[in-house]
Amino acid sequence: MLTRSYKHSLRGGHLPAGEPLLDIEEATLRFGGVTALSEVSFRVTEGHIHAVIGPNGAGKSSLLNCISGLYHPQDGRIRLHTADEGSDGEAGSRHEHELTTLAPHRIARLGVARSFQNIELFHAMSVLDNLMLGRHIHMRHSVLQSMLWFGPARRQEIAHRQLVEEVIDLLQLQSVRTKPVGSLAYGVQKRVELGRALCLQPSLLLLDEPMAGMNAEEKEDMARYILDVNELAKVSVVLIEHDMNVVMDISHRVSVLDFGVLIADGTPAEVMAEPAVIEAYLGAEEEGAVNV
Ligand SMILES: Nc1ncnc2c1ncn2[C@@H]1O[C@H](COP(=O)(O)OP(=O)(O)OP(=O)(O)O)[C@@H](O)[C@H]1O
Repeated sequence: MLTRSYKHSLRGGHLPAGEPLLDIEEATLRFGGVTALSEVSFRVTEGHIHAVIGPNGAGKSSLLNCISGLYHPQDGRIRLHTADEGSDGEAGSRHEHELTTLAPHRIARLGVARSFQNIELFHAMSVLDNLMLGRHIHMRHSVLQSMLWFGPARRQEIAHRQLVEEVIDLLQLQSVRTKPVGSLAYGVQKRVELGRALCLQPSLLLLDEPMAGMNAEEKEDMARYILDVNELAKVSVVLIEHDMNVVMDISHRVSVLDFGVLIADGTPAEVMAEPAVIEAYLGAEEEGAVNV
């Protein structure tokens, strides 16, 4: 793998690697008679790429929606751990946030960013403008102040722009920065979407099938960028992905859902050796419901 040096940190959190970042405890989500998640519990560790896999309809997107606040589980808890920036680069005081009933914008402000299965960008706008929009949650000045371009608004705009430039560098988007997003190849658009989520300066990035619809080369590229986001920018990632080769290659841990139930949780090698996982995938394959 190509290793690039990276001088700044886009990471919004200050927890040391290896500490608990997200605790999902017995989360249960029902839609009428359908139980999308049934008492699901697992932990995401700071610094990890944590994959969530399972056959179609297993509850993966529902889980991501519960973490980001689009859905609220009827039972159970989801807790996010954060730390203030301390002196000497050490983590300062720790905080615990109950996400279970928070609105999506509050969760985003705590440092949780997400991308969706379908591209949700402004196609007529340039890459740069789409990325700047990703900073809006951190902007404190009114549109009028920004338009007049004075004082603190100007300084803030410059700081936001610097962070966006870091994202452009990290994801190697320099050559398309002024191009309208709609004119770009699908794989590049997905990279811009990853960039926009990164512009939120998250401590945790939720990626819902970032490689769906990509060819092998585009998938390989995207896997490398996700690794860069994790290793260079030190952002923890929860990743829904169907391609088992990708999951095995880039994940530190994997949680497996089947019919809303957690059937395995461990390293990629551990979960792939689990009889329940093999059975869930074979069963789904026989019904033509899974694309591994
Ligand atoms: N808004 C909703 N209203 C009703 N049922 C829903 C809703 N969202 C999800 N479900 C149901 O919850 C279950 C889990 O769906 P979910 O989309 O989370 O699965 P998934 O593992 O992400 O599937 P896929 O891999 O196909 O994206 C399914 O039975 C689905 O039909």
